[in-house]
Amino acid sequence: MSSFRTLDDLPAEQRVLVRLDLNSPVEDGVVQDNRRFSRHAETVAELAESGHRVALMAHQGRPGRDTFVSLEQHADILAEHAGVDVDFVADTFGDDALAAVRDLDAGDVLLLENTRMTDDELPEKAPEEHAASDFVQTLAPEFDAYVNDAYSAAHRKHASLVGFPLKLPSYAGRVMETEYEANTAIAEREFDGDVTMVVGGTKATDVIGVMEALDEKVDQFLLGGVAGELFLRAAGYPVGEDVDTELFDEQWSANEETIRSVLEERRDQVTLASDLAYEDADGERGEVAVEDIVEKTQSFLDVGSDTVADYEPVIRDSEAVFVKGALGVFEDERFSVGTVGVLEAIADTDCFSVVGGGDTSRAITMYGMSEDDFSHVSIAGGAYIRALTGEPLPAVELLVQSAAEDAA
Ligand SMILES: Nc1ncnc2c1ncn2[C@@H]1O[C@H](COP(=O)(O)OP(=O)(O)O)[C@@H](O)[C@H]1O
Ligand SMILES: O=C(OP(=O)(O)O)[C@H](O)COP(=O)(O)O
Repeated sequence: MSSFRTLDDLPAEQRVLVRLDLNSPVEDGVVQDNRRFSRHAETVAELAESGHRVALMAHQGRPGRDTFVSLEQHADILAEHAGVDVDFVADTFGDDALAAVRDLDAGDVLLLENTRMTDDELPEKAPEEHAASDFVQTLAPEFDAYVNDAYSAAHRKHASLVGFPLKLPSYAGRVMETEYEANTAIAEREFDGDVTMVVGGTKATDVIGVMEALDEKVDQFLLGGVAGELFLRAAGYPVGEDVDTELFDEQWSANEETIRSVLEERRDQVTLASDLAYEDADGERGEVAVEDIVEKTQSFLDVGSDTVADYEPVIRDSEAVFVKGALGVFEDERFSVGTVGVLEAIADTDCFSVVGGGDTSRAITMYGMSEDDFSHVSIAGGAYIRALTGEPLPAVELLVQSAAEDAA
């Protein structure tokens, strides 16, 4: 794929319209600080310190949900991380927004209201249709350039993501740039040694999609989580069923055939857990070898210690390791052994490593590891999965198109 322009290519003293992804958990109306703020803060600080006039767009939640709130709190959290003032205007592209944009001086930063508060934003439409919307037609003429830093929303065809690149010279922000490079590495880079992929979590469909898309690129898949249990079931063990119907039955019936065929065709490429962990009668962690499971009578909440010991040398001998999904319910310390064991093994090596998925990457900070011990920790969920499976990200494609058209 040809590439997009970055902030290194942005001319001086621009009026820049920037799209971030500050979509965050909201508890009782309070926006929770998280890595999306600290990551985007770097792009914002760089733009402000370079003397640009900066207007930021972002979304929060979806209409009708509790998380659909104003971005007023986001401005304060972002300002704290970026070390620059971030003004807020409770308007997306009306008179108040335009007045605030026109009032920007060099180095000023303004956050516009939640983009999803305009009806023009959300419909999934062709970029050309979005570019013709009142939202894009009104805001675009106020700016010299558009910067998209919202990698984690790049799978959405919304106006703020795909409409503006048709109207303004467009650039990738620092988050967009690093996320894109790391998350497409598995599909686009050639590694000299073995490539390992750790797959787990609760979404079997995602896991299978990744395994099918990457079977040529990955030497070894190490399985865990709910998805791993379903693979064990396909291998003939009495797990991955019954106890928690919501997690298992539906996913099994939807994916049984694919799981069986992946396992049949790629048995040498797939390592399954050799033991599993559960909560015993005293509320303690118990472990059982999968060979000794005669009938599933309780939920398995983690892979066992022998499995971690099996996975460690594979990771140690890898040139690159990618992680998608947790190996257990790591939020409960008793069942964090698999996820933390694997992450620590990766952190101890010099291999190229990418950890993705909102939940799994949380385990890094939760258990005192440093993000610096990994090549990249993604802040994306859906976009990370799409990057791994080679599905195009519309907002990225528009950045590439903008660069190509301006070069022509
Ligand atoms: N055996 C299991 N049973 C229930 N939940 C599990 C199990 N293993 C992992 N999980 C859960 O999977 C979640 C992460 O899964 P998923 O959403 O697929 O990954 P991510 O958010 O990293 O993309 C974790 O929050 C963890 O609690
Ligand atoms: O948080 C996001 O995606 P993710 O949950 O896949 O990481 C993005 O902000 C996209 O939000 P959306 O899924 O409401 O379109």
